[in-house]
Formats: sequence, C-alpha cells, structure tokens
Amino acid sequence: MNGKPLLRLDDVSWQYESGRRPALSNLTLSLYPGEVVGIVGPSAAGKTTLLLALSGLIPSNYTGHFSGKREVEGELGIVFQDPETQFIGLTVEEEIAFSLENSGRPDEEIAQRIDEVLRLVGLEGFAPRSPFELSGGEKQRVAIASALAHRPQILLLDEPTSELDPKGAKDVFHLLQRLKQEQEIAIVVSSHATEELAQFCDRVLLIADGRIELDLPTRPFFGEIEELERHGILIPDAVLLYQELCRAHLLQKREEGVPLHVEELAAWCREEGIGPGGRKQT
Ligand SMILES: Nc1ncnc2c1ncn2[C@@H]1O[C@H](COP(=O)(O)OP(=O)(O)OP(=O)(O)O)[C@@H](O)[C@H]1O
Repeated sequence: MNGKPLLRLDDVSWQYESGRRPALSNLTLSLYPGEVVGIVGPSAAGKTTLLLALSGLIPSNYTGHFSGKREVEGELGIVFQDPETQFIGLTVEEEIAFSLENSGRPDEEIAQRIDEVLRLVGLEGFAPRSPFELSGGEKQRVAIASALAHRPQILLLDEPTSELDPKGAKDVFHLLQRLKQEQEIAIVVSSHATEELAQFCDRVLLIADGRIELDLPTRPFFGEIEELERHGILIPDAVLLYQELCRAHLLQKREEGVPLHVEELAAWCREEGIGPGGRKQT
C-alpha cells in the first residue's frame, strides 16, 4: 500500500501483569486511510488485546510490560463488544453528547453532530429514547454513533456483532459498509462472522497465540483454507462449496482465487454452464 499509514504498530509485544506469557508477540502492522481490516482468531488468541494496543489503551490504561512502537495520525474511535456496559447517558442524545461535552465543544456544535451521527447510523428520531431500552443492534449503532461523533479517521470495533441475531449482525455490517463508502474511515473489526468479513474487508489478519499468522488481502486470505481450518476459523460457505465443485471437477480453479460470496460463485457456475440438473453438455 502506498502513502503514510494512519496507524502503525512496530514490533509490539505486550504481557498483562498477571499474564503467564505475552498476549501479543512482535506484532508489526500498518493501517492505511479508507482501508477495512478484519481480525479473526481462535478464542484467547489476542484479538481484543490487539485492538487495545491499536487504540493506545494498552499500555496507558493497563499494567503490564510493553515493548515496541505505536504511531498514530488523526482521531480514533473504539467500540467495545458489549456497549451497554459503557452507557452512562439516560437518553441516546445524552449518551452521544457526554463524550463531546468532555472535549469542551459548544452546545450548538454538539447538537449538530448528534443529528449528523444519528442520521449516519440510521437512528433518526432515537435521540430521546433510553439507550438501555433498545435492541442489541440499535445499542451497537448508538455505540458506533458515539464513536463517530468525534469524526475519527480510524474506527476500531471489537466483535460488534457477537451478541446480535443474524439480522442485527447484517445491519451492523451494512452500516460499516456504508461508512467505508461514504466517510472514507479506516476500520479495524474483530469478528467470528467470516461470511460478513469476506464481503466487507479489504484485508484480513489471522491472529493466534498473540502472533500474526496471516495478513493478506481478503481473497487470498480465504484461499488459505487449511491454515484457517487448523486454527478453527469458520470458512465461508461460498469458499467451501467452490472447493467441493473444484474437487468434483465441475468447476475449473479460477486464477483470481476463491469466491467471496455465494452470488459470485453462482455467477462463476453460470459462466461454466453449471445449473440445475448439472453441467450443460457442449
Ligand atoms: N486483563 C487481563 N489480564 C490478564 N490477562 C488477560 C487480560 N485480558 C486478557 N488476558 C489474556 O490475554 C490473552 C488474550 O486475550 P484476548 O481477550 O485478547 O483474546 P481474544 O482473542 O479477544 O479472545 P475471545 O475471542 O475469547 O474474546 C488470553 O490468554 C487472556 O486470558
């Protein structure tokens, strides 16, 4: 990638004070403007810790041993896994205003930004509602709106859909997709939702035992099926079906790599004349 990274970790290692081994080991990673990076990994691999290190909360808010270097350009927002535990406002409006008031902005500007971010996340009319009485997906969108109110260049999200039903999860990923297109924000999102990550990310990292095992553009990343399976990562359906069709010699392996969603695989099948009833005879 060309240009200067917005955020860079250089040979970063971190061990929590009570940890028996490093939670992050020698991580080097750059994030560029407008880029969307997914983070996958097994449980306890270090995904949350990596996001905390990217945000700077590690080492500033935690005790432990940090080595390496972090460089950041521009404003950064972070959304945690369970937003409800972070809410302090009695209304959605208060919740978003609170962090802005702390930054000393005038009331008029705060009101304008609240309108702007609620529109952005599709929660117009929600300002007077209690954030505690919303659905899981709406709570996540309030948390994203609060982070966006600072107009960050970088948005970090830790498993934003883990508590949501499939529809809520899809809504959050659609919102992130819109932010990517309309706001040119660089996004880093950790998630087990590999179907969505395959469609939405420019690049994906596999982290295991605090180390980056893979860091590739999305298509080649999901082509590393054996490596991903070895770490227990869920392979998207389109990739599995493509693999089976190739094994059965029904589909030729494509130069571009694996499909990233079922619609793409369906188009490839149509190109090869595979449809209901099997391959057309030529
Ligand atoms: N505050 C802490 N103090 C000590 N050790 C911690 C702390 N937080 C996390 N760890 C340890 O650091 C390692 C990485 O944890 P982390 O939460 O980053 O993993 P994760 O990949 O996000 O896991 P999950 O998918 O289960 O949420 C684990 O071994 C965990 O037990």
